Amino acid sequence: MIGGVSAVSELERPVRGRIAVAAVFQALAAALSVVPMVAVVEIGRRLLAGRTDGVWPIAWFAVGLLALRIVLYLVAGLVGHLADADLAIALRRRLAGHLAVLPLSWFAGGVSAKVRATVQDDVSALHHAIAHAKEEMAAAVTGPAVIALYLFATDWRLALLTVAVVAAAQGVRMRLARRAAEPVRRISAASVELSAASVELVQGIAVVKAFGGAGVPRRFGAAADELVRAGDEAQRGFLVQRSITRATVAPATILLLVTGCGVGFTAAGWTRPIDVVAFALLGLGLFEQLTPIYSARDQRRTAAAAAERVGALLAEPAEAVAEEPESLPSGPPDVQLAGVRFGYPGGPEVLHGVDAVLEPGTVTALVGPSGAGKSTLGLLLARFHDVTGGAIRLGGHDIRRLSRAELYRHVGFIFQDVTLLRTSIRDNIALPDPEAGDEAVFAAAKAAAIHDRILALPRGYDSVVGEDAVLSGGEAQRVSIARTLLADTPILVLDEATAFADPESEAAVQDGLAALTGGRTVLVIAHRLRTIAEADQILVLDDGRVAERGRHEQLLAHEGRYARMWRAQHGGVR
Ligand SMILES: Nc1ncnc2c1ncn2[C@@H]1O[C@H](COP(=O)(O)OP(=O)(O)OP(=O)(O)O)[C@@H](O)[C@H]1O
Repeated sequence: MIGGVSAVSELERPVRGRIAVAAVFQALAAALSVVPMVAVVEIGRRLLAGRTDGVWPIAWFAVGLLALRIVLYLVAGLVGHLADADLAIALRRRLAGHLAVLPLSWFAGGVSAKVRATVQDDVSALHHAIAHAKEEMAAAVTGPAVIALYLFATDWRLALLTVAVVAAAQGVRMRLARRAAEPVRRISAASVELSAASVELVQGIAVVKAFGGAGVPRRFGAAADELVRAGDEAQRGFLVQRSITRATVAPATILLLVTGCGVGFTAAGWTRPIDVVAFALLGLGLFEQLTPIYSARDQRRTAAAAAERVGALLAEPAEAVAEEPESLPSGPPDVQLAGVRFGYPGGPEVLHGVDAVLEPGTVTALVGPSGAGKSTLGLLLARFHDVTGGAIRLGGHDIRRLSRAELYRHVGFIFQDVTLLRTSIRDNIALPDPEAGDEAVFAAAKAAAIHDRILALPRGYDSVVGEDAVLSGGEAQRVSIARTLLADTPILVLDEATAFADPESEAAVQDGLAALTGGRTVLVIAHRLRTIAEADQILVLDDGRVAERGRHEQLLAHEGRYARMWRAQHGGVR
């Protein structure tokens, strides 16, 4: 993982040159910020001496330099902003590109809040800190340096005193700011937690409302409380700090000290009165221009934390891709499950060595008690996870040695969670083949028994899911069947629980499924045994192992688990 400061420097590399240019322009502009005050002092010096020569040239020279300063600021701002925008775009593209190559299993862990916070908030924090902090720092160093040089050239004794007073004031400011770091960190952590809790709350709002009564879910409530507490404590701290700062290091205090001492120096004959004016004006400027230095530390800290999170996301291992992906020969391949073992990350092993062969064109049914590992096996064949032992082979080729495109040309699936994208129904069906014409899309929809329903939508096939296409569970089901039909894969993984999620449209869904399964190699995860009585082979999975296998009649005759399950569902009927 890229960590902290080095992460910032590695992420800013693409725009480093332009940011340096912007910082140089900003520094030059800051150096010129002393011009008005110096001009006032120099004009005053002449007028007090009873001279008027050179007053106008100084005034015009100052105006010219001020105009130059505006140009320098504009150039610095423009270069900085363009670099800044490019950096944010490049970072978000890089993150999006990386998310696209992460294994599917990574997305299963409730990462949406984390991804949102990183892609949105952290990138913003980072680009601000990278693009603007450098410019501000350049100005905060150059401006005071030029002022200090001028003051030393004017009167070294008073300059020494002024610099000492300003340095002491800056020291107090920095020390107080350091104490504010912890409350700020707590607020930031509490906001991240609240953001994650809000996403969880919104996603589960129906369940929360139905079962949670009027109460706020515990995680959300705790996060909101912590944010309020951290904010409250921070505010109290800030209040104390602000009062101390205002009383001790306020511009007025500095002004009083410098002019007071200046008057003393003048009385002692060390300093000319007009120089005291220069110190009063520029001493304040010196203090004000140092402000970014003390705010920069907070920004650096925020940026380092954001860079660490961005770096951590970019360092998530990409899915292993076969160096030389293999291709399957033409013709429907068989499916071989060879000693398949699997455990979810951080959990116990769920499948303990499953062996089976799915011959081309046959239907294999997976049955067994809840939690036996049926859906998990289906997910492995679709490569949503990789086996932790053994292998799954298509036509003799390990599926890990195929590209995803090659795998999904051969394996289609319909799982329990139907996912339709927020786009038109047409695009949802044509997802496997965006080039598919209307005829192919309509034919798939007709075979899935959903064509007429789609035509009845406000904009037919152009209706957008979640906007003007509001579909029932069974209808969404049939759209996903149409999509899988269009993909026309020789192998199909089908979770039957989905297929019967909507009793009203069960017959229609069944018609769709019949169209889908004909002539294909099917692995069907079955809950209703009646629907798989005709299957070519039935695997009875129990606690991650194949406990029985055979055809319906054979298994009934065996009088084992399957026979018991059958009797439980259908009594004595064969
Ligand atoms: N995403 C996951 N992370 C961790 N463990 C999981 C995950 N999904 C399933 N499991 C565990 O794996 C085991 C097998 O679950 P699986 O869903 O494959 O069973 P199943 O036979 O399909 O059950 P059902 O018939 O109830 O759908 C269970 O113990 C379950 O708790």
